[in-house]
Amino acid sequence: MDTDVTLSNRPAGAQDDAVRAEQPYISRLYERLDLLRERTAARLAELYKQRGGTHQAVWDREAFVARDVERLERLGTVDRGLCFGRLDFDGRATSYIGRIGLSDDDYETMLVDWRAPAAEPFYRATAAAPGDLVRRRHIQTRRREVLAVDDEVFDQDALPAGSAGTLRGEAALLASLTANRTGRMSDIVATIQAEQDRIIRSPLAGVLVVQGGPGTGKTVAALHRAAYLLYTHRDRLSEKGVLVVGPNRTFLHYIDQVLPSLGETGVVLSTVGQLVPGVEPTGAEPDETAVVKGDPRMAEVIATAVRDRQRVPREEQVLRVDRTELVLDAATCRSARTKARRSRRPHNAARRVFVRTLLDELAEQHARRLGEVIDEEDLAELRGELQSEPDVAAVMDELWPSLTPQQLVADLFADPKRLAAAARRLDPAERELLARDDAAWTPADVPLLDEAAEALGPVDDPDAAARAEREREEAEVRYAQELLDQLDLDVPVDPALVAERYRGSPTHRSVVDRASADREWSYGHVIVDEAQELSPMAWRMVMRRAPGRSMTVVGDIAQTGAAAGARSWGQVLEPFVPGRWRQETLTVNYRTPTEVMDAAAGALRAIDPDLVPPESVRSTGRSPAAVRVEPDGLTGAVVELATEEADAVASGRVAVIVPAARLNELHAAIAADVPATVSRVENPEALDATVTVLTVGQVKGLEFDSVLVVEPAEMLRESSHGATDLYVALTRPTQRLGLAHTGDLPDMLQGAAVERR
Ligand SMILES: Nc1ncnc2c1ncn2[C@@H]1O[C@H](COP(=O)(O)OP(=O)(O)OP(=O)(O)O)[C@@H](O)[C@H]1O
Repeated sequence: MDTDVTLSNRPAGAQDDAVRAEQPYISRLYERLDLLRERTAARLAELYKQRGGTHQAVWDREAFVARDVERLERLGTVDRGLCFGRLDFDGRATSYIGRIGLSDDDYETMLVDWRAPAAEPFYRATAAAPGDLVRRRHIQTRRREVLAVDDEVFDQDALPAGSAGTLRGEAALLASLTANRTGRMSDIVATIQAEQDRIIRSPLAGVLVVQGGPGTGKTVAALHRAAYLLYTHRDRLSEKGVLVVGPNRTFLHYIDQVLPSLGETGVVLSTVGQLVPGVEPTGAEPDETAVVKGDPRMAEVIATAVRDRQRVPREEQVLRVDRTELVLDAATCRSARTKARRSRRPHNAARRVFVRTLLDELAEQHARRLGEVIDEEDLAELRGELQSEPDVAAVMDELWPSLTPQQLVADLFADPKRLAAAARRLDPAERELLARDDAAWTPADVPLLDEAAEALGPVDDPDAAARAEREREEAEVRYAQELLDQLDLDVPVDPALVAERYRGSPTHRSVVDRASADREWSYGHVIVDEAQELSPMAWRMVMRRAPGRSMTVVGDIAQTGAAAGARSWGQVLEPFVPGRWRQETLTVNYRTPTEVMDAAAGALRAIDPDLVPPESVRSTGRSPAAVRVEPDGLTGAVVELATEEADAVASGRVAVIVPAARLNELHAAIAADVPATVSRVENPEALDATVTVLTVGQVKGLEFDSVLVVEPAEMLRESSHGATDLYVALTRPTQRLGLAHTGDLPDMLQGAAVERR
């Protein structure tokens, strides 16, 4: 593939003419955008001032407010690169392609949304199949000025005299690929490639797997797919929302600007560990424990643990009530339990059946003892009284306790007897790994808590409704305030007034707010990134969020780092959608230059000799550099190299990827010397720093201008999937790769880098 494509091969003068010729139209588009913003803001300010009216009038007004708020948000995010393309068709028709669609006051289209069917030729037309397209033009702008145009001509004869040229569409792509990284992923609307476009516009229904090597644009294509689906199926998806699941918070921070820059905000971004509201997994544990927790047998363990909490007493229970004694025998309890289980409700809801059955029995017994004949009304009253008797309440809690998921799982892992009873299919060594006292929840616990939440259902709590109402009101006030902050209206609007308007009209609380607070939310579409890392139990949890099974599953089996992760897509998906998933493969590496991919080839072969690396779209002419140092000089050398790299990338970003055991020491040393280094990569601001020190587990999905890999041999030894770790680390740079090592380089890296000193 070409390595040095110029902006165009048209003479400089002709290029300037073309740039000048485009400017007036681009300026008109921005004028139109400004006008629409002004009009929408003014209408919104007017709507905010209005109050009262019939119920219908209020409702209609709220709908207009919601529509205009959304419109204003969208118009506010599309300034950068508003228009990036132009299509000239046979017969002289021309369309401009941009981030959003714009029309003039006569409804004439001025700009076609990149997701509209009319924009497809911009991404799909080829020289072999141009349709009636004669020229595709990429337009590069900075702020509101046209910087360059880059043409592909499909039919020289059809163009007006003097405007022909054999131009290619790679200039804009290469300009974007070689630009310094900023720590945040950018959108690629202007340069989506044909194989990515196929994925982005693939139909909504069913499960689509996107397999591809490092840097093939899986993440970025999946995010553009979310924007495309929201645009094309807005009716269906705007109320249900789209969920994007990523590997960690830093990664989510890295990608969180992409959808807003495409004008889409109805998307929830979450890690697997954040999918159960109210649980913050801050603990860590050995790989072997995570593997057991992720094993599909754990579903049965949780189900059994729940059933084991529904007990029948061995002996008669004697309860003191009102100076009399009531008796519950085992047979009565057993039949109440059978009845409750047959209700097929979750544990906490079925508890009501169990309790009611036993209270009926106790109430009748009590009435008999008193020698009274009582009617149904008295019986109901008596049941209520009995329920609050301490002895009765205690026995109910003993036999069928109300349980939260946290209580169930904590009790299970804290008690070897409980665990042995529930986890018969695990062997003793596996059970031992699960034993836990008061440690914090780990990411692998979250799918277990979710499984438990499904089996238990919500706890019956008389205060819950009031609490939920209070929380809802508070959230609405917060939402209204945020909204006003974002809208930045010229006209002053009282936030309290807006808050009051929102109160009681839950339809206007954003889907993102409602969905992220609700464990049982059913999303219209779910995207799972770095999907190879999910355990079978995590898949069960994610699948619950996508009951319609409309999903995009994105990943690379060769990069599986989690011990409980996937070995093949079939193994992952067949249990949920047997024979009903489709796969697309991406083959071109946009991130990593050829020289770096060559260096990573040995690591890929070590993972699996049959795996084929993606083809790099460019080369830099710069070989990776290795530096061998004495063991006691490693820290000093790493600091020196990190400083050099920070200078080399200027305003770009450097990653120093280190073995986990060296993270603290090396970070401290680099932080003392190189300003703006961040160690806790979990901290979302980590990527704002020039130099980031991280382990291979933290670097998944990210990219940097320059990457320094420290002690690769140690990385290999540190984990059972060391070759994969090394492959991931080596494939992060967009420009420069360096290695710092003390002993010999591992065999798989021999000859991969030029030894510097
Ligand atoms: N069509 C494109 N135009 C411009 N840049 C692109 C294009 N496709 C991919 N890129 C860029 O290539 C880089 C890699 O993309 P991305 O992170 O989506 O790859 P990936 O396949 O998810 O990689 P990995 O598996 O290593 O995480 C990003 O900087 C992305 O913006």
